[in-house]
Amino acid sequence: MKDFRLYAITGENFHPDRELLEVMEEAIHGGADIIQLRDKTSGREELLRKARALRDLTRRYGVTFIVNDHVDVAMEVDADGIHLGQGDLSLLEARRIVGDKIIGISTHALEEALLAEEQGADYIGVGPVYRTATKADVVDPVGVSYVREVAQHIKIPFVAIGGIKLSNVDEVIEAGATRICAVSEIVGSSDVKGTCEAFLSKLDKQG
Ligand SMILES: Cc1ncc(COP(=O)(O)OP(=O)(O)O)c(N)n1
Ligand SMILES: Cc1nc(C(=O)O)sc1CCOP(=O)(O)O
Ligand SMILES: [Mg+2]
Repeated sequence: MKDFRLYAITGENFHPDRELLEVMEEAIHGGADIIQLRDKTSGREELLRKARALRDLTRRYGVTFIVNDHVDVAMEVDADGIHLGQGDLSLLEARRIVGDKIIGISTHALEEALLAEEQGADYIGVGPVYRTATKADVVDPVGVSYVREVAQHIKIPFVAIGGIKLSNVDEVIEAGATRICAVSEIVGSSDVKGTCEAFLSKLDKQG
């Protein structure tokens, strides 16, 4: 897959007065180079509408587009890939459906990371590093120690996620993360572009 550094996930409840596309385009202008549609409430038609719109947007900018959970939606809009958690469709089943599209897998412990790598994941999510209110059913925070462990043992790309803010990202980078993912800190910001630029500048400094 094309490498990436700043992974922005949609979270429409964090910007009730702004349109999805406007916010995600601003994130792209700030340097987000991979966008994920994560929507836990819309029905299929609404999800497809958003996915098509984000596919058009990301294609215009040459940015990677991932759909969370819904393999069928990812296939229908020709997304670049799919993100799956430990309780979603298995990686091996998903691979049969998506072929060589990107598959990202959430991991919360080294055994999960090693298994995902062995089974052919293209990247893994590593978290939640800190407590987050964005995902209700998430496991307890794994801390930067898990980031450090993954940096030492895993060869495929990994992205740190979960409660990551401009105020705490330095220690995540110090632990070995070279790719950062955020929902609320990016899309809930009054300056989405500036927040993305600030994340990237911190990654640059320690890279
Ligand atoms: C990049 C990235 N990492 C982790 C997740 C979480 O996926 P999952 O565990 O399936 O939880 P939901 O997002 O589906 O609630 C993610 N979406 N993206
Ligand atoms: C969607 C998601 N997955 C996580 C995981 O650890 O797998 S943490 C998370 C929520 C991230 O949102 P925020 O940046 O607002 O904390
Ligand atoms: Mg999921």
